[in-house]
Amino acid sequence: MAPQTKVDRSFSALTPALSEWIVDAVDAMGFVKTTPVQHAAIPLFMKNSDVVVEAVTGSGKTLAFLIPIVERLLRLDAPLKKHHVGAIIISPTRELATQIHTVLASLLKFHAPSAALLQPDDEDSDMEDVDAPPKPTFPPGTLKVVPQLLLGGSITPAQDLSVFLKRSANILIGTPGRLLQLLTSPHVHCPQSSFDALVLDEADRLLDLGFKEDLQRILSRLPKQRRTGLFSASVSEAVDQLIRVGLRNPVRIAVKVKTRAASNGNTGEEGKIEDKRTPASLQMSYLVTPPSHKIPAIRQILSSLEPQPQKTIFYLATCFAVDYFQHILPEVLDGYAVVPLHGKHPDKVRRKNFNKFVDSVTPSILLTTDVAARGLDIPSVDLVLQLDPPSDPKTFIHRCGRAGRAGRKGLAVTFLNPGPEEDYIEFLRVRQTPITPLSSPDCIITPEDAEAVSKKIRCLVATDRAIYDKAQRGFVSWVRAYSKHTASSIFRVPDLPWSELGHAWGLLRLPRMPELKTWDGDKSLGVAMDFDTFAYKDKVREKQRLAELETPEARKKHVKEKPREESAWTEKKGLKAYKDVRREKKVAKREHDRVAKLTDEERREEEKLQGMIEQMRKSVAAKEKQDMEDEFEGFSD
Ligand SMILES: Nc1ncnc2c1ncn2[C@@H]1O[C@H](COP(=O)(O)OP(=O)(O)OP(=O)(O)O)[C@@H](O)[C@H]1O
Repeated sequence: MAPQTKVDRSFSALTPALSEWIVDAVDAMGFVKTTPVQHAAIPLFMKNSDVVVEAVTGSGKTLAFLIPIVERLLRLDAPLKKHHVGAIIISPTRELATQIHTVLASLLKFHAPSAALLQPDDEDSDMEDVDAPPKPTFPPGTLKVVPQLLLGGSITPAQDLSVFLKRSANILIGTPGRLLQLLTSPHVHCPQSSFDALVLDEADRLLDLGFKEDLQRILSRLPKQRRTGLFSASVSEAVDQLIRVGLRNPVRIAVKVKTRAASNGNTGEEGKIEDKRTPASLQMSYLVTPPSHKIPAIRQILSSLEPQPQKTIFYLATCFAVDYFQHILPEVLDGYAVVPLHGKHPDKVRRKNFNKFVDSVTPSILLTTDVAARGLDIPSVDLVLQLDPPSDPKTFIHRCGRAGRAGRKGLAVTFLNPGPEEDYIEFLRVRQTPITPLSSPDCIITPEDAEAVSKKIRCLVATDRAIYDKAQRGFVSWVRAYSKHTASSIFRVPDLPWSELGHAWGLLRLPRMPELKTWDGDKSLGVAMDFDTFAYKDKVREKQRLAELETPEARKKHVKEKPREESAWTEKKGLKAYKDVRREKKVAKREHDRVAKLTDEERREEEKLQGMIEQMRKSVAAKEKQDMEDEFEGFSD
């Protein structure tokens, strides 16, 4: 057999050769050799090829497209004309766009002419160093890279345009909507003579519904003759759509990991080598356990992992679920700071919370939705927890891939309900995403442990009606998300163990929802609670609730609904139902007496007030309905 020649994987061995300053920059970043995807993609994307790059999470795709873009812009014969754009990088989320911009800025710090133009925002500092020497100046013809980040949020499109005109940025990085807005300005030019490259990062997500239209409009504003690169950890599902986004005979680069499948228990035969779409340093495990054992199991995992996880990402299905569990988890997971992050948070909160998690020096949990599933590079994340698998199986590897990045050890644990959900294991294996049972740490949860945690959560919920509202809303949104699972034969709403789920969530009763119409279990979950007197901690809100209860509509509704409830309740809860009716009669009599004593003027005033309250209630209900719909539209930024 011919001896194998060892491949030189250093950055300086790449052809075409990289500029010296780039080799110095990656060296200073501590990168001794290229990652496989960088080794394959940089040379190709530096030439005139379109590329479609599929490589496991955390494999260094960002530099694989940034280095060629920067190199080519700095090799032009002359600088681009004012307000001409050389390259555009499109990302599906603000966080990811910000991260790409940060990596680019840290690269450009090593290129003196570009570094001189970096803004405080580009560098990771928001303070100007008054003692710093003046920035050097360069002759007018000097080539340089000027990046601009376009995100939306608190910065208006007009401000974006004004920054662009002032700085004449030649690389734009942003989310589709904001990029499109800037490109529609007649002052921003992308002609054939200067536009060089377009990169779609997390390409398959960008091609998903919701981004397509913006993307197509962006493409229509770019010259046909350009280089295009699609980068993602899961490109395959999007390949048939590539033609639509206009790639010219792209070179396909797929960097996968080889793994040996589990050996055959009967024959003792070794498993065959299979492709895996996740990094070797990432252990992907699952735990089949009833819903009410999940939080206790998480508590056990967090307390017994050695070393203790410093940064954990905890995925939930919806924003409303995050809004609820952010109150619950700090109570049950001692010693961890819980930081919520989801797509409905205002931009400022989203940024603040993200930075809080990244900069935290004590053990922290980022409690989030799929808004943080893709591309985010927080190198020190050692653990990913998924309370349930994501609705879209493509998202699964992206969620897990937030841990075990760049060769660092990581663990991702997914929880599955016993029963049909166990088929998800085979479902993933067929998709080259094998997961193994969690063997260490050991998780032994007794029914008593589960009951104790459930009780603790319920006690907390019972302290404030506002948390109760969040629980109900979170649970309804979770059920809706569950019903939208792509693998609909595995995740079936009719198979859900409602009572178990109610305990797992610490609910005080199951919400009224169509999914539960035919379920004849105990919707009160065995909790005796007087919901009429259950108050909001916030005094203003409580006053408003009481006022709403007094409106004729509310009373009518209350009375109308009672018989329906009673018919189910009398069998099991005769005494409580009787008490309810008596209390209701008393309230009605009290109200009748009160109204009888009112003067005409007082009665008119009261009617006016009730009208206002009703109007307010309607607009709140409409907003809640809209919020609920938005929840499932995805996070299109
Ligand atoms: N040549 C290299 N050697 C070592 N580490 C590297 C190298 N290149 C990049 N990294 C580091 O690897 C980590 C992951 O890189 P990056 O975010 O580009 O991965 P990715 O492939 O885009 O991941 P994802 O698919 O999740 O977006 C980063 O922390 C980065 O600093």
